Amino acid sequence: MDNVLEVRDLRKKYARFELQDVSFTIPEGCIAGFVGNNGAGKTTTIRAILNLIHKDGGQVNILGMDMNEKREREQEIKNRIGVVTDNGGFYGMFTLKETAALFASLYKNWDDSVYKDWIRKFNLNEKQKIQELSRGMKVKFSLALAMSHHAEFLVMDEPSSGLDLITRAQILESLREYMEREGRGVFFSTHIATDIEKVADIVILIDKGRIVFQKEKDILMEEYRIAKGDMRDLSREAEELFISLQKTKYGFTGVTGRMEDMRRLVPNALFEKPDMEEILMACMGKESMEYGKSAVYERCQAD
Ligand SMILES: Nc1ncnc2c1ncn2[C@@H]1O[C@H](COP(=O)(O)OP(=O)(O)OP(=O)(O)O)[C@@H](O)[C@H]1O
Repeated sequence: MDNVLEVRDLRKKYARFELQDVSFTIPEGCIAGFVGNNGAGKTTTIRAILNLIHKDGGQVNILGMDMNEKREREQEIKNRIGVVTDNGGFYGMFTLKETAALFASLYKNWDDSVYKDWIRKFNLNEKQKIQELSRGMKVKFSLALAMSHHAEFLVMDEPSSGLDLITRAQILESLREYMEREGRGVFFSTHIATDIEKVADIVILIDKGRIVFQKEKDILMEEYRIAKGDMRDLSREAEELFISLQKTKYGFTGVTGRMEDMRRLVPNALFEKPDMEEILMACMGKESMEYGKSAVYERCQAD
């Protein structure tokens, strides 16, 4: 299987922030969710991948195209990638119909019947002006455009944030439909764990400009458990097995990736399956926010 995206040792330095040797890959046929706290570096990574900002180092390959050769291959890259944002660089005064006509003239593989189909499914009115659209409508329109020129790879920076439940569900469903064709891939950043749980095949977690892990969602969901028990049963050795832990006078609750060791050290502990939010919260936990390369970071890396 080929990779739709390969990022190797990507670096970008700002005065107070640095992307440090960011590396990950997305195989074709996969939807990859890119998660991290505010300011973790998601947008910077996406912008660097798309050559919208200058990179200080590293290699980016999209659909086998070396992005360092962008100037020579700009048109080919543009035709094969769809980028979804909530502003899309559209002109506010243009109607949807006028904007689509402009896009149709720019893309070699523009397919008007696919476009019309998405406009109908998203319930958009082509006579409306861009400036009259809500944020959700803009994302849907941007997605409709991106999916109408047979792009093989979609890149989306927080497409679902700030949208209502129905609009989010529509967008996620449209991604599933888009992925029905072979050879495609999606890379989207989000804060919303349930979106990851619903559509992502791969989860990539970034913290303070460094990749903490890239994992298949199903493996990630199987890897961790919430362990609960009596404080009297919790030894220091057992505490080391948690990636997050809350202690009260009534007992302890924490997330661990070391179930067997935990069973051995705390035989009376009760185990539950965490949801994606609980796993990501534990991995992006308080320690990681406070201490840079923290114990949490190291434990996630080691897993
Ligand atoms: N042009 C810039 N100049 C200087 N610093 C920048 C610039 N753009 C982004 N940054 C800094 O880079 C860091 C990462 O920002 P980025 O937007 O990539 O984070 P993010 O993970 O997308 O956050 P959010 O979830 O809040 O959108 C932040 O500390 C931000 O202040």
